[in-house]
Amino acid sequence: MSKLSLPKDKIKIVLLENVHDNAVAYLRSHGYENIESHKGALDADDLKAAIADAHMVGIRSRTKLSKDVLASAEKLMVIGAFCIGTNQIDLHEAQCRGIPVFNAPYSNTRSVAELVLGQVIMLARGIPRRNWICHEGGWDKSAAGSTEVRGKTLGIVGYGHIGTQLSVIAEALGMKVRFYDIVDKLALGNAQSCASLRELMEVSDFVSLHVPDTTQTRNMITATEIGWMKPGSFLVNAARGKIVDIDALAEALRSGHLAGAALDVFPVEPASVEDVFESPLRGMKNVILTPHIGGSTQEAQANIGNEVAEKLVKYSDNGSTVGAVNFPEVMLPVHKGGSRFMHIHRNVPGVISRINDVFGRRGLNIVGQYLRTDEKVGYVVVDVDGMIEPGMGVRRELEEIEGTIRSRFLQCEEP
Ligand SMILES: NC(=O)C1=CN([C@@H]2O[C@H](COP(=O)(O)OP(=O)(O)OC[C@H]3O[C@@H](n4cnc5c(N)ncnc54)[C@H](O)[C@@H]3O)[C@@H](O)[C@H]2O)C=CC1
Ligand SMILES: O=C(O)CCC(=O)C(=O)O
Repeated sequence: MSKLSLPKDKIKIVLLENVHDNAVAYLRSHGYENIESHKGALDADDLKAAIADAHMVGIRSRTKLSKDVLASAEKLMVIGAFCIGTNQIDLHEAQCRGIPVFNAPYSNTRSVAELVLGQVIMLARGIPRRNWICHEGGWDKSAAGSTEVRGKTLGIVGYGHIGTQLSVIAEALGMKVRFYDIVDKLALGNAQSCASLRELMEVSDFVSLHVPDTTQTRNMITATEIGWMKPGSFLVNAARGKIVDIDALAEALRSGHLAGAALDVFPVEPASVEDVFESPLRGMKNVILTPHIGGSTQEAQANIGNEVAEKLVKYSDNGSTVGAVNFPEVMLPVHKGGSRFMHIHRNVPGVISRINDVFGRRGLNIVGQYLRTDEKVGYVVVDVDGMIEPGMGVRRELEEIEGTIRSRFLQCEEP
């Protein structure tokens, strides 16, 4: 039996954007019953109201956890991003507030790779336009502009979890794969790296983007980079909308320099199903538009639900920050008995010795101490013998140490 400094029935969890039921089931099976689920994302004011007293928040890509929103959630102790991208969260602000953010780095990657490959084939066969014509009662049976993908070159920008899977399945279809990454990557199969983005854009029949949204990748593909692409080639973006200058892309499609494009992500995406989707690409018959569904498969969502819920529970029950994207990672042994204190502080000199003093003065025996720091924040977990009663004031004294951001404690009777 373990006890948290805040009992589980007092821990409020808010899940947004239709997080999969597996997450709810996992949290419930670990004693977390106070769960509020919302189908969609909320605008800033409604979001602030919904998470004002929440201890855990689970979101996907549409919920913006800005500095301002985080400031309104004073009790928030951990965030779960039930997706890969975490650009919708002010990670720095979360860290400064002592809030680790966990995501699911693998669970939807296959789904994205499959969608992209499907889009590549659809573009090669001119399906967006032909589909449109059939819906309007027409019948364009010509082979004009249609090709196989076999033997064509697929250029992958960002050779990470998604890019590499796309590489393998594209080669299985007989495509030639070239990739460009800022980090040296092992080329899978017969794929070959390009020395520069320009080289990749120049040699590819299809360019597919799989980089994260960073200051380096914002507007990575502008009129200049599109200009390097072969006339009649195609662009696919299932990464993040701000990576591509959408007006430049629209112009290249209008002028015929590009033969088509498939977009799953956009610089501005509707926050909810009620909002109208606006884009200069709407109405273009050589463009596939999908509503950010690269990772939206039953398999991916079910796996993500389990994966992120497990990380939230491990952090809450045990203190583990393994897999946190904005926080020093502390790997902890299972807590077998006694008391465990978790202390998050600004990374300034002297904090650890003051923490040890608090235990030393009381004659409490430290049986394990786990510390990780980064430039800004330190996270130390201290295991001590025996059951420390809240009345002893250990936690209060720990919180009085200068630089403290927050602390928690956990008691565990011998199993
Ligand atoms: N459409 C959708 O529903 C989904 C979209 N995504 C997006 O796809 C992105 C990629 O996902 P993963 O492959 O899992 O990420 P990853 O982190 O495994 O791979 C990203 C790769 O991009 C490279 N990279 C970073 N900056 C670069 C730059 N400036 N130039 C060239 N390469 C660069 C990295 O070195 C890394 O190899 C995610 O960050 C997310 O934004 C992810 C899942 C679903
Ligand atoms: O499924 C989602 O909400 C977002 C998918 C995505 O873009 C991601 O995992 O980064």
